[in-house]
Amino acid sequence: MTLRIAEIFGPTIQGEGALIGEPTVFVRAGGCDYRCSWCDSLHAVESRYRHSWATMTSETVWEQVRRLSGDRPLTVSLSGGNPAIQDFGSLIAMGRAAGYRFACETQGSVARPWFADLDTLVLSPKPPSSGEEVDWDAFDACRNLGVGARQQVMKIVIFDETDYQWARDVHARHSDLPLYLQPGNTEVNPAAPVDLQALADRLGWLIGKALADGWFAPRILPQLHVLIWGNKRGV
Ligand SMILES: C[S@@+](CC[C@H](N)C(=O)[O-])C[C@H]1O[C@@H](n2cnc3c(N)ncnc32)[C@H](O)[C@@H]1O
Ligand SMILES: Nc1nc2[nH]cc(C(=O)O)c2c(=O)[nH]1
Ligand code: SF4
Ligand SMILES: [Mg+2]
Repeated sequence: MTLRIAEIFGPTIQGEGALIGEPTVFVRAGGCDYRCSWCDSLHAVESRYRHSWATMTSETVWEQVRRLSGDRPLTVSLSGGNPAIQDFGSLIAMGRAAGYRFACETQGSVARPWFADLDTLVLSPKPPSSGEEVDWDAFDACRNLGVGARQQVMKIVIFDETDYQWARDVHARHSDLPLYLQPGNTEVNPAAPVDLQALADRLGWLIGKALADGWFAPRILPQLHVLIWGNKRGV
């Protein structure tokens, strides 16, 4: 199976959501069916970056993961782009046979049988500020295949009041999925410094809102990697 890969890096720590702080190697797939207005990973999305993506076999990807992790099993994080537009089934099978765990981040627009072989499926439906519209039938199909995964969680990025209300509606319809919220990062240029105080202020705003509303269901987290390394790539 050949895969279009934008980058493979690590070990680092998972900076977002349910596995925050966990050591991991990232495999970032090239290509996405969405164009979120605020995407922080456009180098893995837009075709003008295609020349920097590598066509690799699953075996070669697996060799790199093993090399980066020193053959010590850890969690491999599949991200992108949308990893679900490709077939990661054989990479997952090879890794699991060696005791590695797999997590996948996807917007929930394309369902794949290999979701069932994951340890963690992170579904991240996109709020209005992204400019994308969620296909809820496709999202449900992802949920159904993800039932086989060890855990399935939802992560929503919040930029403004409209996104917040939207997240509350989505949670009301999917209240069985553990929910993680993270404030959006408005500065995604890897060369630009991030304003840590502005990030903290947006996190404080989001936490304050949920607490004031008595909405105690979500865990609300910063992007830990952004606090440490800013918008640097490959970390
Ligand atoms: C780059 S995406 C790749 C995986 C998949 N396409 C998705 O969106 O779930 C990984 C995660 O980063 C989040 N993300 C992207 N841009 C962001 C930004 N500017 N601020 C906060 N989170 C962002 C996405 O919502 C998603 O949860
Ligand atoms: N450390 C770290 N954590 C992350 N969590 C989600 C990421 C992503 O871009 O998918 C990401 C990333 O790029 N780096
Ligand atoms: S779905 Fe994910 S990778 Fe694709 S454009 Fe949106 S945030 Fe970026
Ligand atoms: Mg990211």
